[in-house]
Amino acid sequence: MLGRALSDEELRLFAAAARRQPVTAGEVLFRRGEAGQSMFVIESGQIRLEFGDGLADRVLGPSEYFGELAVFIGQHSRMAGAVAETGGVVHVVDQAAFERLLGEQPGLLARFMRRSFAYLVASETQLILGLRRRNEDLMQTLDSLRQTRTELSIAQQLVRTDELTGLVNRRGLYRYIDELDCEALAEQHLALLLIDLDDFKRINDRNGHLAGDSALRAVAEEVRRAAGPMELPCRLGGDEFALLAHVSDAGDLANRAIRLVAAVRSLRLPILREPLRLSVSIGACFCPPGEDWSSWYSRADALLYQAKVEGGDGWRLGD
Ligand SMILES: Nc1nc2c(ncn2[C@@H]2O[C@H](COP(=O)(O)OP(=O)(O)OP(=O)(O)O)[C@@H](O)[C@H]2O)c(=O)[nH]1
Repeated sequence: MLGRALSDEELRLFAAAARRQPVTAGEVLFRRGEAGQSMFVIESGQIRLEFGDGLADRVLGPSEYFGELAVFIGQHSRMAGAVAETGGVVHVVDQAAFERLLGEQPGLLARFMRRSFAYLVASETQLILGLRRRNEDLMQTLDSLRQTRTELSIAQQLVRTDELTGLVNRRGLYRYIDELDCEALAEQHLALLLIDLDDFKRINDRNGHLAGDSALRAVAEEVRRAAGPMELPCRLGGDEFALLAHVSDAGDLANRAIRLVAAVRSLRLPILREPLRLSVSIGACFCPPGEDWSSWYSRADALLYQAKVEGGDGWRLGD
């Protein structure tokens, strides 16, 4: 084990060549990064070396020395700060004194320097190992953060997805509306198509709930197919779907409704007993940016109701 303590002979030598300096608790001898000019030998009391960057401090006591790189190299930037932990006395050996000692006692100083270098190399190796470990810990933390982020985004996705059809659910729709940038629609207008299956209760009653689920999935697929890249197909609940579409005018909106009604009408599900056929009714209206979801919805719902009253399997368009 390499120590920081001087032999009695070294101690006597350095003490004779140094300037004796009393220190009080808390006194700063030097700060990290400062250019060093001298090394220190402790006669009494304790000195704390502070390495910073999350590394452990080190407390040195009587007959131990520190800051020697300053006299070996000169103007060396201090790797640690030194603060008196308690009151005491230190010997300050500056570069000139060290050079003098080197001339007078080369053998003793050579042994001292060899020991110091070995100590410094061992400390550096420890430091590198510690940093490598810290780096590995950081990489692991980063990995688990990445995993948590992925899990979180999967969880968020699930929370906003309708389990039966895989379409976005009402929560996802609200999120989409919150993030909607109507300015970005350029020449297009936002429109709502509210889509509801006709006589769905009868389909359930006559064919069973599982067949009803298949019918919902098939209609969901048509709503999804009807949606453009930035549009939102969604299941609001039960047999009610919505499509937030970007259209150029009323004709464009009517065409979207006509195509969707026709697409559902053409579906043939083997699981459904004839003569039951799937059909939907649609209420479609524009969504002015100044209004909120509930006013868009009530307008589309009133139009949907009219389409149902007229016998279903059709659409009604409003402003
Ligand atoms: N299979 C199945 N049925 C559902 C699901 N959610 C709601 N339903 C049923 O959907 C039916 C909706 O019935 P209604 O609201 O009366 O609608 P409808 O029979 O289509 O009548 P109209 O809308 O007037 O044409 C109810 O019988 C619900 O039990 C589901 O996830 N799966």
